[in-house]
Amino acid sequence: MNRLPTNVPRGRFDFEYLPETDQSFENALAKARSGERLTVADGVELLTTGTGFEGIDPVRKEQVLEAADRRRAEVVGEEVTFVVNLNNNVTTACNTGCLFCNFKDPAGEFERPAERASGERARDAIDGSVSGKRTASDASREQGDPRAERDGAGGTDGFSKTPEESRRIVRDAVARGVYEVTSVSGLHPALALNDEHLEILAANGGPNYKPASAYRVDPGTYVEQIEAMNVDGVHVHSMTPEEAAHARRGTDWSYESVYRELTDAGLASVPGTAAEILVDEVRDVICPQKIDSAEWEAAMEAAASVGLDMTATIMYGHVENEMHRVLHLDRVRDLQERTGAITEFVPLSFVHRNTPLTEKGMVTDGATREEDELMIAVSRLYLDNVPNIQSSWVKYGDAFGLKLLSCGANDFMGTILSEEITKRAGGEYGEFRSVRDYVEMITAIGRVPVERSTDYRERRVVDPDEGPIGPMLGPKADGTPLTAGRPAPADD
Ligand SMILES: C[S@@+](CC[C@H](N)C(=O)[O-])C[C@H]1O[C@@H](n2cnc3c(N)ncnc32)[C@H](O)[C@@H]1O
Ligand SMILES: Nc1c(NC[C@H](O)[C@H](O)[C@H](O)CO)[nH]c(=O)[nH]c1=O
Ligand SMILES: N[C@@H](Cc1ccc(O)cc1)C(=O)O
Ligand code: SF4
Repeated sequence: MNRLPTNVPRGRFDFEYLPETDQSFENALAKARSGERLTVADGVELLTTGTGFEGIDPVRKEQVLEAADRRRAEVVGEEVTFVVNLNNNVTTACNTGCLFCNFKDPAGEFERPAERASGERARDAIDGSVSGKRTASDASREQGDPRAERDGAGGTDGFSKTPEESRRIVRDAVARGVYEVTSVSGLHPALALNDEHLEILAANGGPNYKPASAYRVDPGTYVEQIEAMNVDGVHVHSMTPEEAAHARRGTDWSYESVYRELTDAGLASVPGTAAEILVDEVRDVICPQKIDSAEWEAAMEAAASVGLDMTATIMYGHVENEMHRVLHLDRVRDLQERTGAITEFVPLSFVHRNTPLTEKGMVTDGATREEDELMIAVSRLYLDNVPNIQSSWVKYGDAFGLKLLSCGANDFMGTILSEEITKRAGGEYGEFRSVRDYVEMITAIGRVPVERSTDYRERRVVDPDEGPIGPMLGPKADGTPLTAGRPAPADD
């Protein structure tokens, strides 16, 4: 049978790790079917459908997907979960320069021009001027946000928010029934853990520090942002390992102490993004300025040690090969053995279109559909200690996202209300799904729609025949349907 091509850029990067094993596909599949713990070699055989030839064998692929779907049914049954959440990114200002990322804007574009220095109002938050990006007016008009009309400077849709602005956005969302806020942000040079950290950075001149007075908008401190978002009983899911590293830069503070202080401010769980590929030879190519894989793990272990739940992710489909993907799964499985704190694993398929990796000609495409299916399936089979595998409609769209729920995934992400990371990279699947959308999609594939809390401990099976369908688990969720659109600013 014809083999299906992959988009793995073979031979273009000088990597030590290559997808070569002394295992056979048949043995690996037999182990996967029996539930025996898989080795890295097993995982590579399954992900490649056999390393003895190029491309993906369509029959073997179906065998792997079937084994993963069966495992999913054994582990979590027929329920498909989703969370009613909101993304509130604080700022797009970031100088870290990851080559896969188009979420960021150079922090210099947020600086206060000398002539505008006095009398500026904090709400002039939306700024920046990178060519090729949509304007603030475009973005905000689409979201029904009247601030756009005031900006009009022809800048991009980049932004920074004050803690007050974050609070207002979260408070409005909670009033609509939302009960999780996910907040991941650029590493703004003025952001620091707390006032003491600001003083240390100011006294020592860095690193990656510039005082808030240099910027049009003061994002406050991480503690202030978390406190601001911790309103009305919402679950605050924030502070990736990379953000935690930024929150201790230039100090000898431990990750434990940073996460403890953030927990006291209201942090409830940690997004395990910034993982990308947890193999340093890949990180050296795609995000050379990020913390290395050992430090990422250390930060995650610290978060777990202070009692925080966390998710884990992989961002795949760029320069890496199948060996790197499985080595990543192996590190996540080991981390879960040590912590038990990982609630879900989230494969994030690289969105290539508007990214530096594509612009520099280092990649020409993201993963193929077959690679996506196998990534989900092998995640389910390899991560025998992580109960939930997420299918991201942001990355895969509705139709393919649903298909992945029959390849090993059991969670269908969240309502999110607004999305910036994928949209800016060229993704096209929108920013919002209502509870009704979820129920219609999940019942259409014969599965059971279940509203969950972030930690999966609270669950509610949603009856598709009940009247209006809306969130019920949140502190202010009363079943009123959740509709699209960002809330209007409160009083200006
Ligand atoms: C944009 S960062 C924001 C938080 C923080 N700056 C950090 O790096 O942890 C969050 C994550 O988005 C994901 N991401 C960024 N650009 C992406 C792209 N083009 N396609 C898929 N995922 C992407 C990466 O996994 C990254 O770690
Ligand atoms: N997969 C994506 C997510 N997933 C995170 C969830 O929305 C939720 O926060 C988590 O499951 C914890 O409850 N979020 C995005 O913004 N984009 C994705 O692609
Ligand atoms: N930052 C990720 C999404 C994400 C957020 C939180 C998580 O716990 C997991 C994944 C993206 O959109 O690319
Ligand atoms: S992935 Fe995060 S750290 Fe890297 S450039 Fe983007 S926002 Fe900055």
